[in-house]
This record gives sequence, structure tokens and C-alpha cells, in this order.
Amino acid sequence: MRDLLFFFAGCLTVFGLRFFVAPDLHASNVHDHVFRALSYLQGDLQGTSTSQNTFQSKSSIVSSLSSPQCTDPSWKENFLYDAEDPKSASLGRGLHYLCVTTSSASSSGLKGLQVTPYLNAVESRIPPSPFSFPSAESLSLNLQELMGPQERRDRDFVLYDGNGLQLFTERELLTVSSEIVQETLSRAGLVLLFEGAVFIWPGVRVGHQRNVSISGTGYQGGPNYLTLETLTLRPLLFGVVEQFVSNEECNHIQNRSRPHMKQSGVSLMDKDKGKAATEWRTSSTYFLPSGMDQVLRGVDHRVESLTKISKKNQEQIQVLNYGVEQKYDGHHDFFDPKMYANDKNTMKLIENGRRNRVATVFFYLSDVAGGGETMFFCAHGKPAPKNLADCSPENGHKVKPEKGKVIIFYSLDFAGKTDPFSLHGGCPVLEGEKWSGNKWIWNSAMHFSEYNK
Ligand SMILES: O=C(O)CCC(=O)C(=O)O
Ligand SMILES: [Fe+2]
Repeated sequence: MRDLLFFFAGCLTVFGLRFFVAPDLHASNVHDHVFRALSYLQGDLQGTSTSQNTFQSKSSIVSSLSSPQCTDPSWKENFLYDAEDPKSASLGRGLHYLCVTTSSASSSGLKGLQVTPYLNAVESRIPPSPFSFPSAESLSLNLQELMGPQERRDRDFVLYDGNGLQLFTERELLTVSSEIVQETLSRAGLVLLFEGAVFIWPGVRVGHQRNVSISGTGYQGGPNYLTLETLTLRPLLFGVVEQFVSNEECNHIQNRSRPHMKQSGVSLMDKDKGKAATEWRTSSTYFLPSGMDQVLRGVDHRVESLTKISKKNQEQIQVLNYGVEQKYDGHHDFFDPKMYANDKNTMKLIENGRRNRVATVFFYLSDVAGGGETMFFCAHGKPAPKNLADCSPENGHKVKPEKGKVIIFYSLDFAGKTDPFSLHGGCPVLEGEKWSGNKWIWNSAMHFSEYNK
């Protein structure tokens, strides 16, 4: 809500106040798309999944070919939310699973494909009824009918495989040949449909662990997969079990930023205009451009590989340094258009609410001798405490800083709506100092991204 806009302010100056509309996430070129689908079919896809048709590393051939299938009995454990638990049953809203199988009736031809839908990421008491899709258009119509009136959705849906590889946008289903659509989906087996367009890892249940292949994007000597552990379902918060940023990379980021660190700012909501940022946030900050720095580019690539969201949607790392007593009170990382109605630049940046930050990958770049935890004030769906500077343990879920570790939390839900439960803050450092960094990821490309040129 009140988070920093210095980066954008900087960009505004650099780009001479030239705001232009970022490429639409959904308007990908059909020819690129046919290439993507054909590559998928031929098993020669050279990239991690991204929303922007990037094909970077051979490694994801493996991951796309071994993407989870509905024929594997464990798929339900790894994807479905518990329909019986009133606390988690509604948390899969906006995410639907399609199990694509060849119907036994006509197992010889592609026309015999069947889709079994699991709406809102749960298995309802009434078993889902499969439907066949003789054409891509009929699939599209069936899906639209299942999801209800289009007015309820403010963007086109996007289909992914179980490893986060983007398959088709809603629009592409109507422009790409039925044969390609049928063959791609049958190869994927398990298809994830996000109403909010962007791929988000399903949390499933607290304590759930999921291995994510990051082959080729890890640091020297680091693992080639990472384990995402669900810490809270509401907000959707994951911890990465393994060290994500090596000690050398942490030191490199600190060293490159140290000479530039300045008092942190916040982007003030209309109601707070005129107040000092230090009322909420007392750390120092620097937005560190990746430029040609291979270490930073490696980290950006790893973040893409972990989140399955394009590098083009990333902001530069916002490096933070907190001394004793420094902190950042409870806030959201998304921009609520209602709170910025009189702020023309922010409204332009977020296209009146259509664009927003979807996820934060938060790096801990040092250990902290005391305090400095990240606090999630609405953890497990609790109402926010009155005092958003109060880090008492009963006020939420705390994550302790550990050098090289990261957490990921989502500011938008599967349907693309802002999540008020993502309220969080940095607790005061009690002893020593804290180095950390925000890697903010948007729901569409940043027009000034270093990877968007
Ligand atoms: O320092 C922390 O733990 C959280 C910081 C934060 O939320 C932010 O900078 O937006
Ligand atoms: Fe934040």
C-alpha cells in the first residue's frame, strides 16, 4: 500500500516522464505461440515457462516432459486444497485444474480427448463430470461456461502445465489450430487455468513441500532444485528450504549497494500525503540495477526459474539495510487503486488497477543477531492487529532472517485480485544489522525492464 516508489520515480526521470503501456501479457503473437506449442509437442522446448515466450535453457525440456500428470495418483496431494476444511476450501478461488485424458470410447483419435475439471482447486463432493472437446473453440466455450459470466473476470485466463510452463492464453485458444491445442493439452495431462493469468504456485496446505527444478540457474555448488514449503495459506506464503542466494552473492549485493544506500522512502497514499516516510519505515535502500552484472543476472534468472514468472516482470532488487531499532511497519506491497486515486503517476503505472505487483521474493542477505523478522500480521486469515508496529508473537507469523534464505509471498490471488491478508512488515532490529532485498514481480512486463529491450 505504502511501499516505495523511488525506483519508479528514478525511472520516470530516466525515461523523461515517458510512460508507455507495457506489452499486454495476453496479447502474445500467434506465430510465437505456434512455435511454442510445436516445440512443446516435439519435446524440444528450450525455456522455462514464462508469460512472454522466452526460451532460455534446455533444462526445462526435462521439467516440461516430466510435468505432473493426473494419471499419477499423487497429483491430488500436490495440487488440491482440502474441500472439507472450511478455512482452506475457498482459497483456491480462481485456479482450476483440467485433467486431460484420452477417452476409452475412442482411444484411437485425438477427437476422443476428455477434460475432467476440478474447479477452484478442490474436489467437490459431487464427482466432476468430464467433457470432450472436439475443437479448441468448444473447449474455450466449455471453460467459460464453467467459470461463469465473463464480466466477473477482469482479464483473460491463461493455461499452464503442472511445471508452470505457459501453454495458451484464452485468446490463443481461438486463434491456434484445434489440433495443436488438443495435442499440447493431452501431452501436458494436467493443465492449470489461472483466471488472473499469472502462474502462482498452489499452497495446498501448511507444511506442504514441492520440489521445483531450477537446473542451470543455480549458483556454483548449489542445488539444482529448490523446495517450496507452504508457511501460510492465507496469505499465500512460502519459504524456500535450501539456501537460495549463496554467501558470495549476498556479499556481492551488499558491497555493490553499500555506497549508494539512502533513507528509504514509501509511496504515500492520498490520505498520507505530506507525512514523512520515517513514520513507517526507517531503513536505508538502494534499487540495484542488474545491468551486465553476471551475478545479479544469475539471481534474476533463478527467481524466474523458481516463480515461473518472466524476468521481464521483475523490478530491480531493492536492497535494504536496517540498523538497531530500524523497521518497516505493516503494509502491502501491492498498490490499491482506491488509495492512490489522486496520484496520477501511480495510477498510470498500475493502469488504474489492471497492473500490479503479484509476488515478492524477499531475500535475507545477512543473519541478524536479534530481531529483524518479517511479520505477517494476518497470517492464517486473522484480522489485522490495531498496531501495525507491534511485533508481539501473537500478532502474526514471523520469519527469522537467515543469510541466503528467501520467502515468496503473493499480493494477488489466483483470480488476479489484491489480497488484503498479505499485510506484512519488518520488525525492529534489536541487535546487529540486517541486510535484505525485495524482488518485486508484476503481473505483466515492466516496460523499463532490462530484459525487455
Ligand atoms: O524487512 C522486512 O522483513 C520486510 C520489508 C518489506 O516488507 C518491504 O521492504 O516492503
Ligand atoms: Fe513489503
